[in-house]
Formats: sequence, C-alpha cells, structure tokens
Amino acid sequence: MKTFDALFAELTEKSVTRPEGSGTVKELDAGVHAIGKKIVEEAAEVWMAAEYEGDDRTAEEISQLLYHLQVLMVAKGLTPDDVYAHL
Ligand SMILES: N=c1c2ncn([C@@H]3O[C@H](COP(=O)(O)OP(=O)(O)OP(=O)(O)O)[C@@H](O)[C@H]3O)c2ncn1[C@@H]1O[C@H](COP(=O)(O)O)[C@@H](O)[C@H]1O
Repeated sequence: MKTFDALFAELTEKSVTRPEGSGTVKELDAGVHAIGKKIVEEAAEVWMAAEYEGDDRTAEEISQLLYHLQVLMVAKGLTPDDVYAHL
C-alpha cells in the first residue's frame, strides 16, 4: 500500500534520476499542457466510475487522478505542503 506522500517522493526522485521506461519521465517531458489534459481525462473517468462503475473502479480512477495531479505538482515544483496549506 502506497501513501500520497510516498508516491510523491517516488515521482520526485524519478524526475531527477530519469530512469529508462518511466511513464512519469515521459509525462513530465510532454509538459504542463499535456499533463493538464490527462488530469481532465482522469477527472471525467472518476465521475463516470462514480456514477456507473462501482466503488472499486471509482477508487482506482481516483488513484490515477491523484497520480496525474502529482505529476503536475512535480512539473510545477509544488510540494504536498504547498497544497496542504490550502486544506
Ligand atoms: N500510480 C501510477 C499511475 N496511475 C496512473 N498512471 C498512468 O496513467 C495511465 C492511466 O491509465 P488509463 O487506462 O486511464 O489511460 P490510458 O488512456 O489507457 O493510458 P495512456 O494511453 O493515456 O497512457 C496509465 O496508463 C499510467 O500510464 C500511473 N503511472 C504510474 N503510477 C505509479 O507511479 C510510479 C512511477 O511510475 P513510472 O514513472 O512509470 O515508473 C509507480 O509507483 C507507479 O505505480
């Protein structure tokens, strides 16, 4: 089981070490515009899953949305604390 903070640490490290085959590195290289489109796409999938696909699928789609939000955070140099400050 991975937490939000553990995933963020993993993605931050990958952005620095840039390992071969990392989807995160590929997405970071695609840029903020492309990441933003993934976020919108995943948000729609969360909505559809919540309405029509049950709790497991909804949780899975939420995890994917959180992942893409974290990639955007890394791309923009934002930390979880920057976000938590607004909660
Ligand atoms: N949690 C995730 C995660 N959630 C979602 N995704 C990506 O988001 C996509 C969402 O799947 P969809 O089926 O909705 O999208 P799709 O349209 O079929 O896929 P694409 O054609 O858009 O890639 C997946 O294909 C993954 O590319 C993730 N990619 C990576 N992680 C974790 O991030 C960490 C680093 O991953 P790498 O950088 O790939 O090593 C690892 O711990 C991974 O488990």
